[in-house]
Amino acid sequence: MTDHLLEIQGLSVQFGGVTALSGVDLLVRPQSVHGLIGPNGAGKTTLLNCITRLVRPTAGSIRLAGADLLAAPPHAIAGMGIARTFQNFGLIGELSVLENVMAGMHARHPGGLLEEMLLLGRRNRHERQARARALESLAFTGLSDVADRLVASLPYGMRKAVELARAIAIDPRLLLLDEPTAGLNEAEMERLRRTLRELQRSTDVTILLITHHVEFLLGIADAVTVLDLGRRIAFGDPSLVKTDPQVVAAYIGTEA
Ligand SMILES: Nc1ncnc2c1ncn2[C@@H]1O[C@H](COP(=O)(O)OP(=O)(O)OP(=O)(O)O)[C@@H](O)[C@H]1O
Repeated sequence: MTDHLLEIQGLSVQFGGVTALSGVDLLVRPQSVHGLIGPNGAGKTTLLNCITRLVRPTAGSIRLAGADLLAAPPHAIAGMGIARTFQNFGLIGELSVLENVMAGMHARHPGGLLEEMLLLGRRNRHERQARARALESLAFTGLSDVADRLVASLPYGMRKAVELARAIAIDPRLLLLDEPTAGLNEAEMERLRRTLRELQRSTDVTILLITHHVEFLLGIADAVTVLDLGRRIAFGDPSLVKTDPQVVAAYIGTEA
């Protein structure tokens, strides 16, 4: 048995001549908030992309609760309980907030297209369940009032909240957040902090979070892993962001 929900070992990614990740290890304890930090180009998003199978590593292993993620097909990732938000949004602007959240849930409700067409009753039941769950997720993130608004018509901070609502609607066991604090004002950041705390309190979710915002990180993370130029340069207590000279040198000045 392992003490870690997520175990990454020796992860390497090469894009042509660019080494995005080089032998990176990352260990995330269950039900913790783990910060993944480092300057621009350090390889943070690439690491999330490996977990969600958007990028195929050239070497290394990724295990979720002991299961080999790299052996699973990319479309199975959501079904394994992994959800994510994107740095630059993965939303569909022409759909409503509710539709966006429901669209993110289909992967968690398996059933082939043909089967769904033949079994309309079952599909309707799935739709009803998905809708109820999506509405719950919108209520949780304070978005009930804008459920029918088009995503494209919402201000930036609210679109970030929709991304989060869509990710948590699948009841993830591992939630990957790529710069959820970028571009948020203080009030929005405080709201995000409270939402994530409440999510932790009410579920057994584990969160892996990229952020450039030092104070937010210190206020929420249980542990951090620091990347620089594709290598892990430190890991441990979040306070090392302020105390480890190598981390300070790499990290300070990158705050968004
Ligand atoms: N699809 C790709 N093709 C080629 N190079 C890529 C690709 N994705 C990332 N890279 C390169 O890999 C390196 C790591 O990028 P990555 O986006 O993972 O860094 P990051 O730490 O998330 O940075 P940021 O804080 O700016 O988002 C960079 O040099 C980047 O240019």
